[in-house]
Amino acid sequence: MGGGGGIFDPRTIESAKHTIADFMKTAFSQPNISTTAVICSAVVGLFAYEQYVYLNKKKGLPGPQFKIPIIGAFTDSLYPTFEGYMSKWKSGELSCVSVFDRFVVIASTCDLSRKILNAPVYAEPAVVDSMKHILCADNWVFLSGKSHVDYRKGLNVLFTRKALGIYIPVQDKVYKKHFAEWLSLNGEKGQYQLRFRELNMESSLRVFLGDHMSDEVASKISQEYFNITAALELVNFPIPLPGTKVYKAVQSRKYIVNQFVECIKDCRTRMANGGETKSMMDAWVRSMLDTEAELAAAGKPAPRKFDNREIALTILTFLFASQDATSSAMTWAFQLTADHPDVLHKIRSEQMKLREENPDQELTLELMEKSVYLRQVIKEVLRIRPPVLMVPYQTVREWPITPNYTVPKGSMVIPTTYPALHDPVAYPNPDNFDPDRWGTEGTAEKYPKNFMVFGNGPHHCLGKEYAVMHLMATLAEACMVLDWTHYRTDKSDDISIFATIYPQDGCIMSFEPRKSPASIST
Ligand code: HEM
Repeated sequence: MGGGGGIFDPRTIESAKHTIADFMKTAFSQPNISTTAVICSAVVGLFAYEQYVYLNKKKGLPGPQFKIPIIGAFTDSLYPTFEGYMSKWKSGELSCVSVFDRFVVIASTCDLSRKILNAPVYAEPAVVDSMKHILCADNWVFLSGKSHVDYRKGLNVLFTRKALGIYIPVQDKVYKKHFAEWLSLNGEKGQYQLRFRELNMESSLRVFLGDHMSDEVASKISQEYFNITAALELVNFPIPLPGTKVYKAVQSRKYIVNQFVECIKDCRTRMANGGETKSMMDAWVRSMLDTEAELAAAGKPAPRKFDNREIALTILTFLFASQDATSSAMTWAFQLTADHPDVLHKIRSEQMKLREENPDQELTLELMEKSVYLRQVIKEVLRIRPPVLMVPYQTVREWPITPNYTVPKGSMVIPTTYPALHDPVAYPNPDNFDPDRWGTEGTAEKYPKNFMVFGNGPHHCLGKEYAVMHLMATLAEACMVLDWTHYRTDKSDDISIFATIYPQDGCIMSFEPRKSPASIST
């Protein structure tokens, strides 16, 4: 049936329209029709209607001509591949796909991606139902417009230069602990991707929450957090029924938030008693106490108070936003520096030179600020292997995004970072790892718009300075005490996707105490 009495061709809108018309005729104009015939016509009619809706939204965009009934490209989104993404980006500056009832438009150029990130009137970060279950619907991260801007302003105090200076000794302690663990393996080779993740998790927990939790709890949180990463897919089974990924993630979130609340209670007591500021949470509680005291002294009304659960949920969003991206970047940073010994040598030489007068110097923010070459290396790692490939937004109204295409209201619209970061105009030989393209000698700084690693616009990454400083500090400390070897396989350069991106072989490495000579000529 369909196509005006012909066979239904799901690739054309005309055929879909005729099939619907046929269905209406069959179902309503023949009084003695059998139940089976009605059911069959209804099913075909519904599929045809689904196609019609899809093709009507798709218009001329590149994308599948046929939407698999009901699920669309769900299986592709369950097992995404980097090659699949690449072919989508190459198919046009805008392309589309449909997953369940979500129509998705993907932008592949730098200009269109920036346009999406900077158009709060048309699009805001996409909130998939599973994220609301996991992070709680009342989480600040789901705010939009002015309330989002105001809330975010209040969090800036946690990422100031002064705050970063407080965090760095905490990080240093965690790095030393993990490096000692790696060395205890006596140079045995193995997959290090998960070890980098563990270092990251502990560093985040200690920076965010201080020493208020035991090592056992920190390690259990690290394990539980896997459930949250696993549920990060764009499309998930919407109801958190027992056994689903989202259900498991919600259980893990409950455990993590309860532990955070205990830490916050502890922190409040310590800060009220004049304790030293040693973590992000200390900095937050201290700034609230100071503001309260200032306003009281000025006879002004007390400021809005943040309760323990709210603070815990905010810290959870930091973990959520940072954990996978930073672990991905750290994995590539160790791999790429091992694969480019000349680069590692220059990093080490710079550190030796900066520490010339005090080789045993602890990490400080000032030291990181002077590590110009190391910063270039981290920028290049993030450029060549951007942890976040795509940032899902959704349209809040119809949006004529180009003269030829209008994105329907309620669609997911996804800016991409990878193509802009591999644009040969901004970054000649974009697949070459070349930290010298940055800095005064290179040309990459001339194209700041392309560097979309941390997004852009009102939702750009709140923790970007902290993230860069953390990645720099890890390498700075590592190169002073460790030598590392990467065992390349034919999968080392291939990308696998698990929320962010990783080498497909899990990054096989070994670590030994540093023997390499310390030259201070760069
Ligand atoms: C290499 C590491 C990181 C990368 C590549 C990264 C990347 C991103 C990207 C692409 C976005 C979306 C931006 C947009 O919509 O325009 C984002 C948002 C965000 N990031 Fe990061 N991020 C990293 C680390 C961190 C860290 C360490 C923190 C906190 C400690 C953090 C906190 C956030 C927050 C809170 C948001 C949401 C901001 C908002 O909605 O206003 N990120 N990040």
